[in-house]
Amino acid sequence: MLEQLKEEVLQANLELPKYGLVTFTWGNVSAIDREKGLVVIKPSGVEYDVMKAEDMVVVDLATGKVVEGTKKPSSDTPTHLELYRQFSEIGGIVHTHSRHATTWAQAGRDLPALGTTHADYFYGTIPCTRLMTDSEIQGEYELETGKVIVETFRQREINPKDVPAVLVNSHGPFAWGTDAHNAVHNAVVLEEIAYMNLFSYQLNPNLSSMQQVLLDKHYLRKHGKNAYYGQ
Ligand SMILES: O=C(CO)[C@@H](O)[C@H](O)COP(=O)(O)O
Repeated sequence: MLEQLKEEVLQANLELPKYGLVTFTWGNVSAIDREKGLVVIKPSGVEYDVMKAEDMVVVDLATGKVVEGTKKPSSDTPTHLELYRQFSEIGGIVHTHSRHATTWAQAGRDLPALGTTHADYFYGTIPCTRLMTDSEIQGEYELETGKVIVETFRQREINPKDVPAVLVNSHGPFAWGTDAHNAVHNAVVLEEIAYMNLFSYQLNPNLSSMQQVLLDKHYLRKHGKNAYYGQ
């Protein structure tokens, strides 16, 4: 079942070490078949260099139960599932501890749009969530992590289609996209932006966000309804 999607998810997971987004077995990528209501996700704790398509785990979107696979699904599976349930247009999700995006997440800082690299992929600030409460952490932590991400986008009226990433406070980045590969693409750009922003602020501590008209030009020419460039 879902053999092609398992292969896509495997290849997307293998892009994480390829692009330097993960150390050891950190990070995880998933994708969804919305018609079947099933999510394919990386197995927990498996080394990337021995990972195979048949290791991928198939999970029911509604119940979270494993419907196929011999290995334990990623420990972050409940977070992925909550995002698929609430962000109905996303097809793939990636979580990493990529070092510069995680630096911003640990600092509890939003990642503002400072230049056109950002604007080509994210239509404005990439938000950092609030700190989770003790009860959220001690409860169903991974599910609550998904809920605090959704709460952040709903309260700040950010469209997850236009800003396909978030920094989870004290934890790290999640990114998403139309499919698993697109989600990893966005995660790579997020890490690049986080890296460059650190130095931009060092060179100019008083830096403010980029001009709105430049943000509009770069984002909308790729993603707007009259877009004439693709990703
Ligand atoms: O967020 C974390 C750890 O804080 C994850 O990135 C884990 O490191 C990956 O766990 P598995 O996907 O292998 O269960």
